[in-house]
Amino acid sequence: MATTGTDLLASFWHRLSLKPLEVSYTFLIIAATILLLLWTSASSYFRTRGRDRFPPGSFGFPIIGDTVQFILANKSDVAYRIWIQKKIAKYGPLFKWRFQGMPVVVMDPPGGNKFLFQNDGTSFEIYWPVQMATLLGSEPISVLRGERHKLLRRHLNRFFNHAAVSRYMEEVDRKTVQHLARHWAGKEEPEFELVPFDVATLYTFSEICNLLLSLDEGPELESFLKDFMKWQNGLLSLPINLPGFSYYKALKARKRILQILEEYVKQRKRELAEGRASERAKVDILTNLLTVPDENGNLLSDSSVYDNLLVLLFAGFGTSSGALAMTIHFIGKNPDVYAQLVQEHKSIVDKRREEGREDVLTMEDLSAMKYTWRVIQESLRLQPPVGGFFREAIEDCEYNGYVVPKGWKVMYSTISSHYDPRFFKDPMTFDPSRWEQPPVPFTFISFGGGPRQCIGYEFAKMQMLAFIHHLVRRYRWSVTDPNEIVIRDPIPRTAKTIKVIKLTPSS
Ligand code: HEM
Repeated sequence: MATTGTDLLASFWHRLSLKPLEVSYTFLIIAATILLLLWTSASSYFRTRGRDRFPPGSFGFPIIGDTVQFILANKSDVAYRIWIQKKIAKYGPLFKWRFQGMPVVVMDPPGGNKFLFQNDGTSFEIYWPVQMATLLGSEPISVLRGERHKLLRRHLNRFFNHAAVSRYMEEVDRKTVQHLARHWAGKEEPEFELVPFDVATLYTFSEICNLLLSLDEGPELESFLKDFMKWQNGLLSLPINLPGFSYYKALKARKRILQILEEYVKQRKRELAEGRASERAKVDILTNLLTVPDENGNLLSDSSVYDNLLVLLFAGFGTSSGALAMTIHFIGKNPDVYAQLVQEHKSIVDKRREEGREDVLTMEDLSAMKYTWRVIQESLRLQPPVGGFFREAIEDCEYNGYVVPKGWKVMYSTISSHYDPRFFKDPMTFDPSRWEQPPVPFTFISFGGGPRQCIGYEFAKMQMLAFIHHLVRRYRWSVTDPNEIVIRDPIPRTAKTIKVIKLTPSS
């Protein structure tokens, strides 16, 4: 009778006098040992192959690396700075680490940032960690890569470039005055307290809802905002889809947001078809997205309209609210800065009156707000609303003698760039005068850079300048706790109040 392989194996184990259960344990142990040896030698080969050529740094724990530390660090300004400064102290401004199983290289200012921005779209492409990608959807501008990104960006840019934003000036000005009348001047007392982040969030959200959807302030807008806050909180959370976790709540909020947007789109289409759309709605961005074809003559699909509305609504308030809240905070902490602002805005109003112009802001007025813009830039430097963004190397790259292999992630870090004392003297000091000189290119990166630089930059600048203009003309304020620590979730903000004094009459 022929002997089979199984018989041979059985007789081998028999000769070793092992029982069947022992056989399977022994087999498992041998297999595991072989795998371990293979893994150790392979990883040592890959480590040593380009040992001196990978950026310095440590991957930390297998798979998770610094994931938990990084997510926790994003909850507070101090924790984030400590996390990144520890790395820089140990490895230098260009370093590698591991996030959610992926090797990540943090680029150094200014060379690394320049390298990243100039090669974005060729050697690098946008990358979103898994929880962010799921919350963003598949078709918004911020997720698309390659030609699809370029085409959509050129299309959307028609509604966000300087010329388009100039057309929104009067409406933004009108809404700003209205907002202050409702949420600031509406208070009876000449002195009152409020939380800058709360009012800045409501202000920026209602501005962007008006610009995109012609949606006015009211209970509908406020409940919409609550869903957006839940959605935003899930962006940098642990991707655990279980009740009680931020990510779970964010996914639910996304579903509700999309239902509302779908309803809006359907209703707008009906109104346009029946000629019932209001004059305002006829020119808002939703109508433009539905009716203006891209350069290939194609209209956006409905799902693309939903995804892009969602991301524009979020980008339009999530970042600006933090920027504005932090600007109000820094002005409240620095009475000399407030005094210089008052002077600047008084002379703008005086000039307007001398010229017999209406009391409405113009783009010319905005360009005269030089000091105000320095104050905002300094706030954006110290408390950038966005800590950084990821990209993926889509080919092996070489930077400064170091190799970044294909598939690795790279990241620019606003915090490490903005706090680098080589480019910003006394980086912890709030000093708007440093902006009298332009910064070294690629060191101030609050709005990113390269082909994905913030598309809403012009709009954000306009609404922040308009807000500060009306605010300093009507109110004086100070922080109630000058030592308050800034929190991040992941947008920077303070939770305590400012003490506001109403100026009467307004100058
Ligand atoms: C102070 C306010 C703002 C800050 C600090 C800010 C910051 C940024 C940054 C850093 C990026 C680059 C992302 C990357 O590198 O991948 C970006 C992109 C973007 N921003 Fe802003 N942003 C602000 C306001 C706005 C506003 C008001 C809008 C819309 C109305 C907007 C819409 C966008 C969009 C759509 C992108 C994606 C562009 C693309 O992928 O091509 N942002 N923003």
